[in-house]
Amino acid sequence: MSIQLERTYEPLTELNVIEVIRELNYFLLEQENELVVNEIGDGNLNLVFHIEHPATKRALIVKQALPYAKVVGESWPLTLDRARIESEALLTEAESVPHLVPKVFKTDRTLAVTVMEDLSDHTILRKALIEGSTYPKLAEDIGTFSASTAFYSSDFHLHPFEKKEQVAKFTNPELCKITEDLVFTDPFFDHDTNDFPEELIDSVEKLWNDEELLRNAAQLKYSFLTRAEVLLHGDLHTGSIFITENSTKVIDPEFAFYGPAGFDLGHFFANLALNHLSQNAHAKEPFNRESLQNYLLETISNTWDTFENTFSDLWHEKAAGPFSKTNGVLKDFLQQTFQDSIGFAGCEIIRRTIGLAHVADLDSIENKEVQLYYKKKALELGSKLIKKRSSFTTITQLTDTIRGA
Ligand SMILES: Nc1ncnc2c1ncn2[C@@H]1O[C@H](COP(=O)(O)OP(=O)(O)O)[C@@H](O)[C@H]1O
Ligand SMILES: CSC[C@H]1O[C@H](OP(=O)(O)O)[C@H](O)[C@@H]1O
Repeated sequence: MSIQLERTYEPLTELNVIEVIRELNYFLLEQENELVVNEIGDGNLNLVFHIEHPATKRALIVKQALPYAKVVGESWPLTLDRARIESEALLTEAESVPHLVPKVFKTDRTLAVTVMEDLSDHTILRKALIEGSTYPKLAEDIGTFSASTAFYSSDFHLHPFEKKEQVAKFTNPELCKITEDLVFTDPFFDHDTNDFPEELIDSVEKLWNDEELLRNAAQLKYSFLTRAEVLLHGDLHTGSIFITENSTKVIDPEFAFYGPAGFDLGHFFANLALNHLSQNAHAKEPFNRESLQNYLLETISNTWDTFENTFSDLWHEKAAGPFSKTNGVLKDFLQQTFQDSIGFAGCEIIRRTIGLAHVADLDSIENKEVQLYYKKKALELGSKLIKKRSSFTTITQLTDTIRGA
């Protein structure tokens, strides 16, 4: 079967996807009929094809956006432009942290396709954490990823014209709307996208009736809507991180856009906090549980420290502009970013507990009563982080709060 490349969009299949990569000459023509193709996408939105030549083990990934959200179906149309955003974000991130993202080999806008490095020797971090694995380089890598991509995309580094060009390039209204709805709005109201067991209704109604919480959630949503500070990944949860002992790769930046610098850090902290809570049920031996939970809290703490140090070093070396030497300017930016990250973490924790898109960390707790218990704890933690974020001045306060949840 052959398809008309570069003319019209059509969803690829395991039978015709090879057409897209032929021109790369990655596989020899004579190897083509030996290639093994599998659609392996397990995310909410896209097709992901793994193409391998078994004899040589050479492999490629072809990721294609569908014109709708895969998890819901054609009733939820979704822009194909997210494939362009994903490719552009990976290429931009690679300018400052090439070792932390998959290599992009080809982008095809018509087919909404990104061809990239195969990372099948890595594991998705969420799965690995649930199983109790730990990774010594995770904190340093994510702190470096967040600080470098933030600094180099910001007004502290770019000329104002270039910064605004970048903001325009990464304008991503449909994907941002998903976050505006699913993270910042629906979980705080009785909305039909929400998804939680009925036994949780008392805890959920407590959130819906908490005026202080709603007011603070509104502030965070407004920051997300208006503060085009840095290029964000936009969905930096533990399912968007591929990992081995020696390597970390951040994948899936289709939600990338210019937003508040604490947003990605907040999502990462939230997903580690959710895993921390869930280890009370997953980890069988008390000693094992304690060391895993300590690892998760150290990872949060070391990620923040790496972010702060890396961003500060870049600032001192490279920040331009009349206020770059003014006392307190960097400190104010870092404090705002830190407190924002705590509030954003709270929103992510709440939406992953009662919103449309859950996390396996909590949902895979087999005993339903125990699962319910930790979901209630998650809601309390999320609510506290949102309401009290301005009172946090050290990362230890955050890790102590998660430990006490
Ligand atoms: N570069 C890659 N190498 C190997 N597997 C990948 C790669 N990118 C994605 N995958 C696989 O496809 C799955 C879905 O990818 P993801 O980018 O998260 O899709 P979605 O945008 O639909 O969430 C990942 O969980 C992973 O198993
Ligand atoms: C209908 S999109 C729901 C949810 O899915 C995205 O995550 P992923 O593509 O990594 O599975 C994103 O978090 C959205 O909020």
